[in-house]
Amino acid sequence: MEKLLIKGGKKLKGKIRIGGAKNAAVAILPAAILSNDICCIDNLPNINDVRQLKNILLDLGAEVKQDHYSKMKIDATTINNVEALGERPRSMRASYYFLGALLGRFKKAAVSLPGGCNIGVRPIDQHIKGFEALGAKVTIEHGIVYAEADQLIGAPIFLDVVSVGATINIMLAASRAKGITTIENAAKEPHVVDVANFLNSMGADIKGAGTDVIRIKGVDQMHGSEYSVIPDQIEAGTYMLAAAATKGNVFIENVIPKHLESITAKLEEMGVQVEKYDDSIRIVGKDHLKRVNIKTQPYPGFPTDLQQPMTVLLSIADGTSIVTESIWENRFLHVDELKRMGANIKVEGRTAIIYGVKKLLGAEVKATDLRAGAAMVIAGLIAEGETLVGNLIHIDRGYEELEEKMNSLGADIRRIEV
Ligand SMILES: CC(=O)N[C@H]1[C@@H](OP(=O)(O)OP(=O)(O)OC[C@H]2O[C@@H](n3ccc(=O)[nH]c3=O)[C@H](O)[C@@H]2O)O[C@H](CO)[C@@H](O)[C@@H]1O
Ligand SMILES: C=C(OP(=O)(O)O)C(=O)O
Repeated sequence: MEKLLIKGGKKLKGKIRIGGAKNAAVAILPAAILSNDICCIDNLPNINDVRQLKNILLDLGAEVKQDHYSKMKIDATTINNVEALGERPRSMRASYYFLGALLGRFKKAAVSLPGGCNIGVRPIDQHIKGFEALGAKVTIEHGIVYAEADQLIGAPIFLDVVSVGATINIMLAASRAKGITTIENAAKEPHVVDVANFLNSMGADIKGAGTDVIRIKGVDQMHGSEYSVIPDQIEAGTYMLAAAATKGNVFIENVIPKHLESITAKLEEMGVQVEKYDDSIRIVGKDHLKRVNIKTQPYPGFPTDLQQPMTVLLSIADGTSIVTESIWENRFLHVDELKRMGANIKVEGRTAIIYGVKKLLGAEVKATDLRAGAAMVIAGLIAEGETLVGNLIHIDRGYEELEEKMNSLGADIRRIEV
């Protein structure tokens, strides 16, 4: 079993380049099958979720070429299967996008219920409600979601909750429906906009992505496209937090500062220096971190995917901070791990009360999920002594070359076999 061995106490310094956004890439790859043509996708992150999606595309019969991890050419003309079943779709969340994409193109899909991080109940009722509103019959049997329609007809859809996955999945299917679909109470995350831009580059007619009402005029055909995925907002935020936690000085390239406003604002409130440029950002850490309160919210609010790494900073901040997790009901599993390292945190339901301590001490901990993994790595970087992080399967699903990138900034992290 592989683990990360981290020798703490090094300040991160230097320059780092952010990769393509996981949560955009994992929707754009399935979206490529909406056309009976060839798509070339660039700026893909080097992560296991992308590798799994490539395998699913191959299982469906697509021809896929990938000379470098960041570029994939997908020939969707050869697809001859509408079923994505078994361990691959179950190993990740985003496999559910094959439902919307296959339904849009072939009006039929069968996809195993997805997996993904264990951060709370992760229903797909809003996805199903959307497909049904477009005229599909959806059933779930033996862990497989079946969706089928004679034809898809555009419809108004009001989401009961702001859901990234449902918004994107409905956009995928509705792109190839007859007539107009409106999604109200839509998610506004940068990856929702990126997927809409990709679909439009393939000939879809989508307006309003990035606002809470998206209007999709269905088209009969979509064509191939060349597209570059946006930089990863969450990876960028993770390095911002790591730089601030280690009191380092890190220049982060290939970011969209607008996407980082909520995290920038919180870091500034904590006394960290953040310099913003056109497509880069510099973090200059300070000796003392001030306490702040955090409430996770849909974009443009503070992203839930950065709540866990942020908890680590607050665990060594001056005073008491309160973190409220309003998206997922079980995203504090990392707290018990942080406590092993000396953090003083009390969780009450969806709230964590964090009493800042002077220092963390290295310990053996595990990544309970993807962003908890990043949190443990940051904790290891600032802890006194050695930290051993296990359960790397989660980190590898969504962080591109985490230890290599951290080490290029002066961290001391080794992947070891235990
Ligand atoms: C692959 C991907 O992009 N994953 C992200 C996506 O997950 P995902 O798309 O799964 O998250 P959603 O935005 O759908 O979920 C938000 C909330 O809506 C609820 N809900 C969702 C769908 C549904 O049909 N019914 C329902 O009740 C969920 O339980 C949750 O409380 O957005 C989350 C919120 O920003 C992020 O944490 C994940 O990193
Ligand atoms: C929760 C996440 O991922 P997923 O939805 O793929 O489980 C995440 O990216 O933080």
